[in-house]
Amino acid sequence: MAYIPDKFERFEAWLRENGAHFEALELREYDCLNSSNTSASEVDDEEKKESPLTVSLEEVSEMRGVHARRSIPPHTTCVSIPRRCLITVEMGQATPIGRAILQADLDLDAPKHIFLMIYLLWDRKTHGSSSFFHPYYEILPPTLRNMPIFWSAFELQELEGSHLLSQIADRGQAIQDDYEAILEVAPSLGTLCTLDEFKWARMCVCSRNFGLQIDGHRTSALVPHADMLNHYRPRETKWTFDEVTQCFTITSLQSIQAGAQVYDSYGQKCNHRFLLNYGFAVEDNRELDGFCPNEVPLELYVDPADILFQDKLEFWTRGETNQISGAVTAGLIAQAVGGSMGRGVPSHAAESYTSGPVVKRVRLASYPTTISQDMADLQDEASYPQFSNRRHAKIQVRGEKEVLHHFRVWSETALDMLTFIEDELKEQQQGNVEVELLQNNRTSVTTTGQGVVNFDDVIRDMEQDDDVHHTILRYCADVLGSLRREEFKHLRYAQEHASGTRGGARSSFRSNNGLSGFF
Ligand SMILES: C[S@@+](CC[C@H](N)C(=O)[O-])C[C@H]1O[C@@H](n2cnc3c(N)ncnc32)[C@H](O)[C@@H]1O
Repeated sequence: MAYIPDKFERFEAWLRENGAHFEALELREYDCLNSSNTSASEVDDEEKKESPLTVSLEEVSEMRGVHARRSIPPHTTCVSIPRRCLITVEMGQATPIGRAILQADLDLDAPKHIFLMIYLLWDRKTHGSSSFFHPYYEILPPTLRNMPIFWSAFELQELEGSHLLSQIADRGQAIQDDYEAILEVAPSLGTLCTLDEFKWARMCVCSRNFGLQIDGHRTSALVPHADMLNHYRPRETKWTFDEVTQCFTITSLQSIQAGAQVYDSYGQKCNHRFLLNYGFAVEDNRELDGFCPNEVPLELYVDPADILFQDKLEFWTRGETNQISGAVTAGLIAQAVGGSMGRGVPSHAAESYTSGPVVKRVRLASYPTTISQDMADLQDEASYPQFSNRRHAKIQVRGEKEVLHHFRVWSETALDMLTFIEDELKEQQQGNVEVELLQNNRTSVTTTGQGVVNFDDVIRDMEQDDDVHHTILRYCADVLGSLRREEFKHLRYAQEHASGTRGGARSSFRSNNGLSGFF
């Protein structure tokens, strides 16, 4: 166990003197200095000067956590922090700057966070070491160098191609806008903190505050000690503010072994939110049921010259959730991801999809590395050390590519099926096949021409193929299979009423354009 400096002993003593309980727990400091985030040679003098608080980057580990001193049974309250040790939004609102903000009714990016920040900055500056909260301020991470808004250009490079880069820039700008807006109505903010210190306070609050109900009123608070628990899912503890005892409590949901780290769940989130708000990305961000909450935004464009422009626009803008939306989404995504997955990703399908008349251009990231390169990089802990910014960036971009790959497989499967159905329909129109609709959604195909295979057989063959994603295959087969049946019904109806009613046969795919016309 690493040596725990005095400031932790002072912090714990202060909590105990004020009625807090956490006897079964101990704080630990992990051996991962900030220097592992950026090697000394990568930090130029300018950046050192700009460090939010003047602490040498090599001096401190900001990665601490909470461990069980002894085994903790389920349903044990292992942390109890009295109300007087909490910093709440209302305390920030009662400061001179807080009152000025309220009076001016400023429209701020993160209003609740701002009041917590204001209290922290104001109290620390005004009362210094005589502040009641001084022992707490002493243990707050001094630099927060893991937060992407503080990353060096070298570290940001690792995110090349990711949408997160613009979100990081937007976040930095939003904080600056808030700082300048408050300065206008409360110029004394300028004597409390610099913009960098304001940014530090914003990220400190953002990564440590709890949303609570106190006296029936929703608020946010900084809760000393409770904010030392790191994130892990599925959750092993739960927290609440107990109105009866007027204490913030953390309770175990299962037994926790002696020595084990005690975690809190920060929720089910996409890695970009973990990274932006907490400065880390989860290596395997997957729920117990296999669901992965990672997301990638896609920007889609429908060409106004497209013959189906109006239909498509309506489709995409009314948020339709009917059965085909998944398959159509997949088709568009196929075009979106085509050629955007980085070197080495097979792109055989991309060309034909992108050459279609519908979606001309999709603005998507272009990554400099492939997903397999990312995976190999993550094996190399010397270059990508645990808890380093470089590693977290790598985890983020690898996750984005996993999402894109998933949709690529989905869209390729859907488009393969659509092409097959379109060929089948053509053969039926030309009289080369006779498709009969049977019970249980099955079909019988009688061939008079050459080389026509039944859709059902194609699906069966694909099911045997280990390279096919089976959930995606089933989804596409069900959705497109039922559309195929509909299409054959309409075609048969049209053929039976060929004299005079031909033009009246409705086709859900607008067969003048072909099945894939929608794509
Ligand atoms: C509420 S604090 C937890 C205590 C913090 N480790 C400390 O030393 O002050 C949240 C911060 O802890 C770190 N953290 C929490 N969970 C983590 C995880 N699973 N992996 C990496 N860092 C984590 C991140 O820096 C995050 O912003």
